[in-house]
Amino acid sequence: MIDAIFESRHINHFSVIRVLSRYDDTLASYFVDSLYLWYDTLRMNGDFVGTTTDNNETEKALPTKHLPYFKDFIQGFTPKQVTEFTQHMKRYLFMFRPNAGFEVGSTSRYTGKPEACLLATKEWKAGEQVTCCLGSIAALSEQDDLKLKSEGRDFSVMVSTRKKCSCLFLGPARFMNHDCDSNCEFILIGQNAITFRVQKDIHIGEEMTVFYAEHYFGDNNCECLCSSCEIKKQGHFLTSDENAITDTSDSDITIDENATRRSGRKRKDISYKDYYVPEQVKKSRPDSIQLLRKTITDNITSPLVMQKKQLFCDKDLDPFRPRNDSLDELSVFHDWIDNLSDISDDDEPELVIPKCCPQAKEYCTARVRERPNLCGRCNRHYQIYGLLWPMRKIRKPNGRSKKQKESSKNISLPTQSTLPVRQQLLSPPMPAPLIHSFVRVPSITPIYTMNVTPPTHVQPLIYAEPSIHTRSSIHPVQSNVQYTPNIHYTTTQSAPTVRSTDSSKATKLIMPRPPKPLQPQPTTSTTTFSEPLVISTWPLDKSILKMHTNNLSAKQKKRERALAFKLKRELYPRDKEPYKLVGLDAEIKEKQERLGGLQLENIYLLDLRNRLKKIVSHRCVVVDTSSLPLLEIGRPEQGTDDEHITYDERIPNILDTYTEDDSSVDLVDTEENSVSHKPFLNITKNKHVSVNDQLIDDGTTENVNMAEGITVQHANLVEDTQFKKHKSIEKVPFLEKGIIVKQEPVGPIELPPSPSQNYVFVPHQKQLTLNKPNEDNTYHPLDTSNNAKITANLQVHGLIERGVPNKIVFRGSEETSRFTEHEHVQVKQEPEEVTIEACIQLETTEHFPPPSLSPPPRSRSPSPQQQHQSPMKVSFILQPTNESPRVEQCVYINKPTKLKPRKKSARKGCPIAPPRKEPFESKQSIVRSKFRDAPPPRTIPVIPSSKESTRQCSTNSNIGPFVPIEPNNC
Ligand SMILES: C[S@@+](CC[C@H](N)C(=O)[O-])C[C@H]1O[C@@H](n2cnc3c(N)ncnc32)[C@H](O)[C@@H]1O
Repeated sequence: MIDAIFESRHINHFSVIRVLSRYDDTLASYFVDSLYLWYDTLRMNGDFVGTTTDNNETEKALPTKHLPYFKDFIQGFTPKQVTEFTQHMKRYLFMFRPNAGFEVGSTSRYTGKPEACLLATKEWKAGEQVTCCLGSIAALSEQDDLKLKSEGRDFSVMVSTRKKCSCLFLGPARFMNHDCDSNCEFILIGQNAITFRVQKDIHIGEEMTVFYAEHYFGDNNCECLCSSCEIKKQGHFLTSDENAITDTSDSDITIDENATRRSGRKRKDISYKDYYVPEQVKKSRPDSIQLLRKTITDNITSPLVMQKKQLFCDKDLDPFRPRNDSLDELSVFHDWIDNLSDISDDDEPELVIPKCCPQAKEYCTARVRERPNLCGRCNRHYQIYGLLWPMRKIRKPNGRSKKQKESSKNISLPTQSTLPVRQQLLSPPMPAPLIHSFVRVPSITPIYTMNVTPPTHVQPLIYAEPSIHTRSSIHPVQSNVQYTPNIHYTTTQSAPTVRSTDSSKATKLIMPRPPKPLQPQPTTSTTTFSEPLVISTWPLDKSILKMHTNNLSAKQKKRERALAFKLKRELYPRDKEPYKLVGLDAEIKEKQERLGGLQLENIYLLDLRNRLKKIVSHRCVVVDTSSLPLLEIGRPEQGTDDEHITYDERIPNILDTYTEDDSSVDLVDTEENSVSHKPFLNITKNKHVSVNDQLIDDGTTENVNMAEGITVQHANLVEDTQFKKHKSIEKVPFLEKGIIVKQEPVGPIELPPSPSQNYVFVPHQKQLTLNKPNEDNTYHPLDTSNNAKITANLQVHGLIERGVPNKIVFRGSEETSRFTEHEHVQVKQEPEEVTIEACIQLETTEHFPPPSLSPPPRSRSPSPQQQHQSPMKVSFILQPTNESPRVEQCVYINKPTKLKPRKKSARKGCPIAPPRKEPFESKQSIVRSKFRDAPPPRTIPVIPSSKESTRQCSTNSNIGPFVPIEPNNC
């Protein structure tokens, strides 16, 4: 390489160092500094002025292989030099690979000024190779060496024992800092290239460090400023007394096998006042390890928009500032952000930390309060990858089979306006991601505060996704979505589903065991899953669970259970626990009996918050799909052309052909270790989940790897006690990188007799949904004033089995315990279609919404404001009396814009008196509420149900197809 450079007639007047370092400076400037980095990385050349490109050009260039800047740069290079330069460029491009697992961050630890550091963006396990972090070593001539030293630019000079000379350490690997207790080690690739191997597990967000050499920073690294030295009071942090004792060695450089650098630094007898010692460190007590660690963390920031001061004070550093890229979407996004900011401004600014990532607090400012937002780092990450930090994900360019593509053509995909809030936020109008090939796969759970009306161009419709809104409204920890009266809420209308009942077509995915043979399934199937799932967004390791299940003593188990419980309580305080389903145990037991011993697998949903991380090892069930964003983990389709998940074509092909020239290691093969080769499944909010290890293509979203699409609609928290029943936790199939979903029936499964055409029996938690919820599935406004009766008319259309007696059981969803229930159900069957109409009366026994969110004083009605805040979810189950298929439909009952005060007398009377048509006695069972305090069932008038009657109803209704029922109607 070096020879080649010398050969060049264009550059032979340069020294090697000049050439190589210029390569490196150029590439670092282009691919690191220019990509929203808020500082410039150290330059080898003092006269380097940086690349002349702006972000916009970089954005275009990176994924398109057309790198105009570099075209100019390599003008006059010989082909060999071009190759060499390209080679080096690849090292930089590798940083942006989805599975790179690190990013360039910053730290002020060493000089007080921002310097580069490498931060993990994934969980690293000891032994793994950081194959996307590459560097090259170039031998330095003596002159170059001296020159660099004299210029003080020898920060990247090592002495190689192999080459027996000083070498320049180039490429992104040079950004890895030294730590005396490092978590990575150098490994050589061939003669001139290096990468790293992880020595200790590294968590997301942690700095990745390497041990340079014994005496790199002076004798015994006495000048080392690493965090380990700081904690252990070694190196630079050694007190003077200790120095006196230990400073006996005057040995020269010890040369490491891999690379060392002669220390050109001042020795420790020289004042270190120039070294930066963070304020907090100075103040900290010697034993304040925690504080030190915090300081350490605080001083390391991740790329682009890090520190608060920098974040927004400096206009140029504002991540949201419009750039000269004239991206309309970006300006829309800006406007939107600004609007949010305007709306949320008040006299007393309150800092609201976005919950986009665990470090959001560090990267946000008061400006981001009270609005959905990403912290600075996530914003930067999003701009580059189109994903929330730290996820990077690759898209299979042709990941969907022809059939899938065809089938999806016929399906109307959700439009922007129909996307849930979170997806709206993550979809345009955000700027197009820099690397377009990455699928949006945040495994973290961005949670937004919505208490403002988005501007019209951001689609003001907020769709009430069943799990999201209900839980959001209940559970402030998980989500603090708030509702405003002027936003219309409605239920999410699931996109039409492509039903795949042919088990051979459903891709068996994660489950290592073959699915138990099912009894014949109904010919059509649409399942909305509503049961606990085994989900994890945290990279779980099978061994962890194994360890916990197998190797723990009873005492340990007990302790861990207690801890798990404590952690759960922390997340879900008792009074706010939103997922506790009354009678769940009994329900499960009953269902298990009925289904021949159904085994529920309920594991974790973990987000990236550290405290949740702990739960991984404690088997605490925290399943909250309300905060589930789109999750995807890649897996190639076996035996297809797509076996390798490839990068978008726009990513330079050079990535795929990359090899270190004199290396025996073909880095392309490292892909095999990457997430892209892991099994993959997709979980998309509000999509459909298959059962029995079969994942059904629901055909509704492009993001889903269709054959393997899996969806979670909602999941329930299962009490800890469930774990006792959880005998085979070690059998839970794992994806190393992410998601686990398992529904595993055990034992024979009873299928319902003659399941109706439009229902599919879910042989599990047996909650079925009507295939096509009626669009008019609207709800009567409820009066949720304290202790008031809540009356609602519900209507749903569906096809049910003819001649099967049905009943409808209403229940208040998670709020069950808060209500007593009266039900009056009519089911009218017609040959093809049945319209089920019901009027329910729920009587609050407690405040609703829960006091935690909107505490209405018991003694008086809630203010109109309060009344508008939370839609209530009520689920009802259509249940044939033979106890077989049950249909659950969750509905959201929105608050009325005007609420009529309820008269006290209304509580006792029958709330139902459909104001139209002649009532008649239902032939169906009128089911008495299973809830306490329910009054005796009443026979209620039935509205003849037909399409016509429904239409009539609709016209009469001021909200939905039903006219509000007045108490005196009874
Ligand atoms: C190979 S570079 C590492 C990346 C560097 N931070 C940058 O921004 O380019 C080595 C330089 O980083 C700094 N450095 C890294 N680790 C250090 C440590 N433990 N103590 C003191 N300085 C360190 C020193 O300035 C050193 O010369």
